[in-house]
This record gives sequence, C-alpha cells and structure tokens, in this order.
Amino acid sequence: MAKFALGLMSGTSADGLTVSAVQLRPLRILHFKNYPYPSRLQQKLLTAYALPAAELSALHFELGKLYAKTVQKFLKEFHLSAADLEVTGSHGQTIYHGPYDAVPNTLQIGEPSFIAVQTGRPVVSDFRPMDMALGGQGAPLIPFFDAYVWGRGTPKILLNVGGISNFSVVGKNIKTFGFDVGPGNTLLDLAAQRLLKQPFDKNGRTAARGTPDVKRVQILLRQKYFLQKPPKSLDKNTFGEKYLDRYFPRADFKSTADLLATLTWFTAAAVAQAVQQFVPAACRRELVVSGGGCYNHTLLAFLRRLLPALKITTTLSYGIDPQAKESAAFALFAWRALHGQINHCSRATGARKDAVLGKITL
Ligand SMILES: Nc1ncnc2c1ncn2[C@@H]1O[C@H](COP(=O)(O)OP(=O)(O)OP(=O)(O)O)[C@@H](O)[C@H]1O
Ligand SMILES: CC(=O)N[C@H]1[C@@H]2OC[C@@H](O2)[C@@H](O)[C@@H]1O[C@H](C)C(=O)O
Repeated sequence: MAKFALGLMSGTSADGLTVSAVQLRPLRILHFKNYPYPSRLQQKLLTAYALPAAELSALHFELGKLYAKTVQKFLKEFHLSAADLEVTGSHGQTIYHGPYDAVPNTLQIGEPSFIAVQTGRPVVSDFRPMDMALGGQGAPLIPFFDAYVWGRGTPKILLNVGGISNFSVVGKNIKTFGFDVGPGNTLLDLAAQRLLKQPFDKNGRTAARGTPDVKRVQILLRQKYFLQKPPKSLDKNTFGEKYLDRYFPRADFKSTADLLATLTWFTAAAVAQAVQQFVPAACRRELVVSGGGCYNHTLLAFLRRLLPALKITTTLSYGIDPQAKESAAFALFAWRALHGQINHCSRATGARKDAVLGKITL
C-alpha cells in the first residue's frame, strides 16, 4: 500500500476525536471516523481552563494516551498498517486561546509521545505557537489547506461552522486570507442543552419552527469584534454561557423555537456581514460549507436568504466530507512539516512570514 498520513482533530465543541487517513500525492482522504469522548471527558475539557496545574498536566497525559489508543483502533478498523504510516499530525485540544492578552498565548494539550510510541512513527503537534512567535494570532490555520486544495480554481469562500465559524477566501490569482468570523454552534448547543435537553438542535428542526429576532441580531453585529479588520481569531468562550445569558435571555422570547431561530440567524448573519464587509465583490461567488453546522438545514436556509447571489455548497461536492476536512488538514500539515515545507498561511494569522509550523516528536 502507498504511504499515508494520519490527521487528528478535536475541535472547540470537544465532542470527540476525528481521525483521517490521507494519501498525499494527490491528496485524497482514504478513511475517516469520529470517536466521541465520554461525556465526563467532554465536560472536563470544556472547563479545563479553570483546572489547577496538577490536574491540567494529568489531563494532558490522559488525552495523549487516549489519542494513541484511538489511533490503534482506527488502524485496526480500516486494516491500515503502521508500516505504511509516514507521519501523524495531531492538533490537540485547545484549552485556552488568548491572542489579545498582554503576552499573546494559546494552549493545545494531548501529549504526542504516546502516539509516537504506539505507531513507531513521527508525530507533528503544537502547530500554533510558531505562528504566534512570528507575531501571528495562532489561528486560523486551515486557510493553508483551503488554498492547497482550491487555490487554483474559481474564487471560493470556504466556511467551517464548528464551535466557532471561520472562513478563507481562495482561488486563482487571489492572495488567500481568512479569519474567525463569530459564533458557530456554541451558543446554539448551549441553548439546545438547556431548553431541549439535547446536545444540539438536530438538523435545525426546532429553529425552523421559530421566527428570528432580526433587530436584536443587527444590534449585536455592531459589537467590536465583528467590525474589527482581519486578521482576527476567537476563543470558544467568547460566545459562551455568559454571552447567552446576557444577550439571549429566555424570557425575551415567545418560544424556545424563536430563541433557537434567533441564535441560528446570528450565526448566519455574522457570516453574511463578514462576506459583505471583508470579501472583495469578485470573490463573492460560492460559499463552500464544512463542519457540523452544515447539517443544520435552518442555518443553510438562512445563509441562502442572506447571501442570495452566492452558490451555497458543501465540501462534499469536492470529494471532502465536511466532518473530515479539519483532521485531513492536520495530516497535510504534518507531512509538510516532516519534509521541511511551509504549511502556513501568514496572511490569515497576521504572522510576519510563512513558516513550517509544528513540533516533531520522533
Ligand atoms: N445533524 C446536525 N444538525 C445540526 N447541527 C449539527 C448536526 N451535526 C452536528 N451539528 C453541530 O455541529 C457541532 C460539531 O461540529 P464540529 O465537529 O465541526 O465542531 P468542532 O470541530 O468541535 O469545532 P471547531 O471547528 O470550531 O473547532 C455540534 O456541536 C452541533 O452543533
Ligand atoms: C485556537 C483554536 O483552537 N482555534 C480553532 C477554533 O475552531 C474554529 C476556529 O476557532 C479556528 O480558529 C481554530 O481551528 C481551526 C482548525 C483553524 O485553526 O483553522
């Protein structure tokens, strides 16, 4: 079998680890699977920024061990041999992201040595610090992948709606750029957990029955972050419980459906405003959506309503499963880092120059 790389991603929702096996030349996702975390671990990860050092250190190792076990399971399930594995790229779990702090910083955990021991092959991890050392925000990193895959075609906006939503603008003769746009699913998930007693509003069904409070969203979209010029990036807690309680109290809405519809509208309207504000008119042609949010039919319907001139597709139209894209990107980043090749789009993060991101554990 030809050589392949593994990519591991656990996003801001901390709902599980997605593993992709990627063939590099040409780039093709061979297999992928999401392995949900036990809910105890998910809760711990979501609040881990408040842990004392000893507990955080233990969690860093616990997660590293779990990643190694998951890789072993994945290789077995898909009949892949570690002998053909060139490298594993592991993003880790973001615990805190503080690009605007006095000392800009970011923390991803999940000790990579355990995967290196398990597979006997190198692991590349901790991709964000080098970008910050070069004056960047440390995020978003996916624009490099988007340019690698779609950079030679017609202009496209690649939107990922995970916990946070972010997009890149790529295409022939376009200088790739991208940024974190605003809320993705975090507020929606919190509201669904509280009011529907479900992890999320499946397919946007409840929101579909409600009416969005468009005025409220218009006012919120005047907040500083939305108007700030890119490069810019977000910590998941920016749009967390405090934000929900402050700007979306249940008592302000006639029904749960209205509240969920308004939150869904907020996510879509933030994207639409960012497109109108920051994307040159010539690039406003196609919006290619990925991440868990692309299964939310109400969100997609709102995006279509707010951006009627754009063709709205998902990465599936281009052979990349929307749930696999980010993990596949870290396989590519690791492969390139191992070969000393740039895997970084500094225009998206604001770093001084393009670099080779990631630390190699042999
Ligand atoms: N069928 C569905 N209907 C509605 N929403 C869904 C569906 N499936 C997934 N989602 C949403 O997608 C979220 C998970 O998305 P994803 O796995 O892309 O996030 P992430 O990788 O953790 O985040 P990020 O990219 O910000 O780091 C869920 O929390 C949920 O809100
Ligand atoms: C610090 C951090 O983990 N940021 C994540 C998060 O999730 C979405 C958005 O915020 C993006 O900035 C980033 O992830 C992707 C992989 C990125 O760097 O492009």
